[in-house]
Amino acid sequence: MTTEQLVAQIRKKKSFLCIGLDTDLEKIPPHLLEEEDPIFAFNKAIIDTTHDICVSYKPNIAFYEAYGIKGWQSLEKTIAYINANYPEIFTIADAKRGDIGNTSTRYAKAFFEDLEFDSVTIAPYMGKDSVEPFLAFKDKHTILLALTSNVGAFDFQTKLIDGKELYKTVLETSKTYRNSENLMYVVGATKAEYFKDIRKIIPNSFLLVPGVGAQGGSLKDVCENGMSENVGLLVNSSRGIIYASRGVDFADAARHKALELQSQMAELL
Ligand SMILES: O=c1ccn([C@@H]2O[C@H](COP(=O)(O)O)[C@@H](O)[C@H]2O)c(=O)[nH]1
Repeated sequence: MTTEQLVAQIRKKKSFLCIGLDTDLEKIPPHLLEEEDPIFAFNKAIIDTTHDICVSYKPNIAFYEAYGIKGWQSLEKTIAYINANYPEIFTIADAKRGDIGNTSTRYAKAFFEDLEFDSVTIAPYMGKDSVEPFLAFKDKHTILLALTSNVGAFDFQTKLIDGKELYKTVLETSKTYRNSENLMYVVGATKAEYFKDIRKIIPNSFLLVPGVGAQGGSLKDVCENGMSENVGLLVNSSRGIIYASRGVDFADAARHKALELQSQMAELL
């Protein structure tokens, strides 16, 4: 998917909501455990009831890998279902990969060619030759961890290296990579006070913003400081939406939670 198609979808739906499919068998409604593939059954119901008010789904790969082959099959079914039924949706594999070049190429093939995700999250720590293999794929997006939502972000990302915060160096250096137009960045909603500085370095890049909902970040603060001319934001909520209810009404409850966020987004656009 091109960035222009993503922006057009955001404008049409008045939404820049990304719903995180962090599907955990211990948290889904118990009645679904009788299904042949409970994870897919849960995801399908959430997707069918929310696809018109969000623009993106983000399965976190850890939640699928944790169940071995069965979990990977649920992931395959989920991404194939979205691509077949809701092709306008921007899909994110939250995998946080990155390795030496030839290995990164295999990761890129797995997520972009085999699973057909539109984007994948990547850790920048191994540098240029670990990131550029992902950037080589046309109309696919590489979402680099810049300033993450967790407390541990302060361990390294905000530390001064040669007088500059490390996350700023990540932003500036990555702009020099080949095919850098395919880059997006992760910036946590819990770090809203940093968005203005981040926008000085990357005024138009899309930011994937986790941390509203369960982690306490504020949508309003993120938008006031981080919105760009082309919106430039994909705000994610996972647990706050998908686990709104453990009853048979779970999908409707998730829609209700998603609508609360989407209505606020519509006002901020
Ligand atoms: O900095 C980061 C990067 C990734 N995440 C991921 O986003 C979701 C957030 O889930 P919530 O339930 O809405 O808190 C989850 O998959 C994280 O692994 C992040 O939170 N922060």
